[in-house]
Amino acid sequence: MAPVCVRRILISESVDPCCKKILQENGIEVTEKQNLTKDELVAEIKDYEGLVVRSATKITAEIINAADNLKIIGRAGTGVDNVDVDAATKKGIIVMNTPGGNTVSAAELTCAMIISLSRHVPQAVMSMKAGKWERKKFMGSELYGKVLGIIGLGRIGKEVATRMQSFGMKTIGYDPITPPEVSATWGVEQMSLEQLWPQCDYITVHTPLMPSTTGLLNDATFAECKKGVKVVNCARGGIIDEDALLRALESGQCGGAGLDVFVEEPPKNRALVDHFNVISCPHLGASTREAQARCGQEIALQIVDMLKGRELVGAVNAQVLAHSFSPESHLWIRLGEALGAVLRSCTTSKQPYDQLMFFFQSNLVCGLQLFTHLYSWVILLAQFRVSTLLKGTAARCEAQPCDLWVQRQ
Ligand SMILES: NC(=O)C1=CN([C@@H]2O[C@H](COP(=O)(O)OP(=O)(O)OC[C@H]3O[C@@H](n4cnc5c(N)ncnc54)[C@H](O)[C@@H]3O)[C@@H](O)[C@H]2O)C=CC1
Ligand SMILES: O=C(O)C(=O)COP(=O)(O)O
Repeated sequence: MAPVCVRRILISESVDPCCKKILQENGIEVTEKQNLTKDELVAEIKDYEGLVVRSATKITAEIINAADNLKIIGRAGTGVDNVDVDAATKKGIIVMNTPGGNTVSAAELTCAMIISLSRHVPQAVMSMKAGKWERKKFMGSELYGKVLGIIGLGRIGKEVATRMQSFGMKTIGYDPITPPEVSATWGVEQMSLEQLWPQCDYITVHTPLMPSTTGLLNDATFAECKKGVKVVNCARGGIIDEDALLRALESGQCGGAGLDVFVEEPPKNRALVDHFNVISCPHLGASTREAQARCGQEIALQIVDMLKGRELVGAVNAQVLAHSFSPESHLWIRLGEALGAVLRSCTTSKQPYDQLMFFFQSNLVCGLQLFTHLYSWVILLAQFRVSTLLKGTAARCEAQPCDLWVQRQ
């Protein structure tokens, strides 16, 4: 992998101090500026080759297009839905995250939500603080023997399952990628969503937000659930349709909800937050000292490794961009650039031959580059190294974290 030059990095959110320290120790100038507005970020980003964020900074195409020098966006956390990855990829900007750094913390908050829902702990605390002693009002139910449906059996889904099994819950689930025989090894029986809905006392979602997961729980699917089902969303706002959830809470079809995430953060519409049977947090899943230390350290080390040309870890657009970082690809890229320059010169001319000659005479460097690259490749071919090169590239392709299941091994 060829080194990339990044001298200045902007950290636009509260990221663990170890991130700044590691970057600085490696000769990078780091600036921390929090709570920038979109316009401020558009103006600021021009000066940096790197940007480190968490979930609150929305890196839209507009910001990416204004980022003339940006080479890397580091997400100190899991979800990259706040980054327009397509726009970054088109601009050749690497986007990397630290999935796994906050898995345990997000799983533990999910478990805290499930336990709190079963015993109304937050509501009872509020009642106590209000000077009341309401023992009847907060009658709960045991988790022991109840069925927990887990939608999304990735890193967090798995950790939630094993923890809640220790409370005696039966764990069932659904995931289109994790093989049922694999989830069975950690005690989760997989089934279709149609089979899952009517069996669950509790449902928790742990998927990314994407078209196939938006509104997974909606009016129709709530109707298929047991009356009084309790739901938890510590993944992304919108996986449980917020309007449908409010309707289900009002009708009693849903007996309670634990929400850490919202479609809009912070939510302007307070109807869900204010509902008596809703317990909620301001996106705290990853907000532990341990998770932040891991994510801050990992993102800094990943960036440094990439800059030093050591390895490319955690890049979510690696499949598209990784090859452009390999030394072998550099020869091809430069050859392509030189040929492109020649072709551009030909196509803009009425007399291509004259223009070609003019191009070579006036652009000796480019001509020499083209010659050098053609010569390099003739030598390579002569040494029968093409097959070796292809094998090497194939091995690197396989090593990319492109497959969710492989990534989690
Ligand atoms: N509240 C918070 O602060 C945090 C939230 N998260 C969020 O939690 C979610 C899960 O994170 P991880 O477990 O680390 O991700 P992961 O990638 O390990 O697991 C996601 C799983 O969802 C599955 N999936 C995809 N489409 C699905 C569908 N239509 N139905 C069912 N399953 C589907 C995938 O196959 C995968 O196994 C992400 O959205 C992440 O951003 C993560 C950390 C902290
Ligand atoms: O890692 C994730 O996906 C999260 O949602 C955590 O977000 P945060 O880093 O706490 O802003």
